[in-house]
Amino acid sequence: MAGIQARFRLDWSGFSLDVDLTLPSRGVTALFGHSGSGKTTLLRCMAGLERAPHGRLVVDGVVWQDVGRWVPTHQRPIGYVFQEASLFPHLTVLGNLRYGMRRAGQAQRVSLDQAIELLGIGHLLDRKPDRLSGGERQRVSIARALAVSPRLLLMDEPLSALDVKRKQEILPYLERLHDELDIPVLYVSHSPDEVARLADHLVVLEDGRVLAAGPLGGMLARLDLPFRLGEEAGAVLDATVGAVDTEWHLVRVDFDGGSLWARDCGLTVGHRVRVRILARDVSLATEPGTSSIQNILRGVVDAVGDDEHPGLTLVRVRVGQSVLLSRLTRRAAASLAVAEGRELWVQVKSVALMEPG
Ligand SMILES: Nc1ncnc2c1ncn2[C@@H]1O[C@H](COP(=O)(O)OP(=O)(O)OP(=O)(O)O)[C@@H](O)[C@H]1O
Repeated sequence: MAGIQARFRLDWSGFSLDVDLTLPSRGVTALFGHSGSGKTTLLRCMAGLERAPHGRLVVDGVVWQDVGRWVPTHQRPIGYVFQEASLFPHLTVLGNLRYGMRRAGQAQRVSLDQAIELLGIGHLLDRKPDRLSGGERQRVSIARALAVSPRLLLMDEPLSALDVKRKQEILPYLERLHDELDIPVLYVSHSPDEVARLADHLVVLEDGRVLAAGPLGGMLARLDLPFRLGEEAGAVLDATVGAVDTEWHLVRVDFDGGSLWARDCGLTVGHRVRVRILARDVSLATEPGTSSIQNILRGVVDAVGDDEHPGLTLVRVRVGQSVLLSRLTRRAAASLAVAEGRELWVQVKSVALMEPG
């Protein structure tokens, strides 16, 4: 059976893990949850670094753990990327990559050249790790994890040790992995931005339990999950570039239900993009108005939820087949008589394009 079935139960004093998940065999599944919710423990169980009694793990039809069956870590075709790059200091970059390859044996799903090319590290092959920047080291670690030709890539906050600039440098490489490799990735992150850019599916853990799991778009549109909280709450839509306005340096992206204009970042017509719209950038109005906001859509209120702050509310609005979130003050919501089924104008102040969708 395709996909990943993972069932683990662990009881430690002070913490227990109890999960039963079916994950897709394609794409990136983000594991999201507060510190101590069990994300690393779950990854370690999948890698065989923790042995949960009565656990079961099947990856694309191959049983790695079950009653009477235990595949030890070194025989599991996994790539594991940690927060801090863990390269052999005495080996060059190439030596580190070759070491990864030795573990791959015959099953070459990713060639060394492909891993080097995907992570853009061809010019670093002769260097020792102490001559690399933090971002470069992490790119080499990811390439090494790929050189194992894994059936499953486990990434535990691979960007968290890097500053914002280095993170932005690496994210495009991770996006490429997502698009060009057919390896399922389980990606632990605390960052809604990373999740929005990279994930196709989302699993939210809380106290060792699965609070919710499902495709990204639907999960982000829920009003009851913790990751919506904070400034980064928002919707992610799949869209296509429909037009380019060269005079004003804008692109029109078309999604299921409408179109939005965004800053041109060199995309051409027909290009698929992922569009992120933060709830704080979406306002609601009874009239289309004449403000500077050019992205105005017709929508219907779908649900109204609580926000962290008592003065704010989070409103889910349906625009065609898509949903957007809007964060506004309760007073504004009351003055607009926001309620389920109410038709309103949806004004989108800012649209972030993340390619490809
Ligand atoms: N070997 C162990 N024995 C007992 N408890 C452990 C062990 N390893 C981890 N824990 C506890 O299990 C809980 C889950 O830890 P885990 O590292 O999986 O959380 P996490 O969600 O990855 O957190 P973070 O986001 O901070 O990395 C924590 O309360 C931790 O203290």
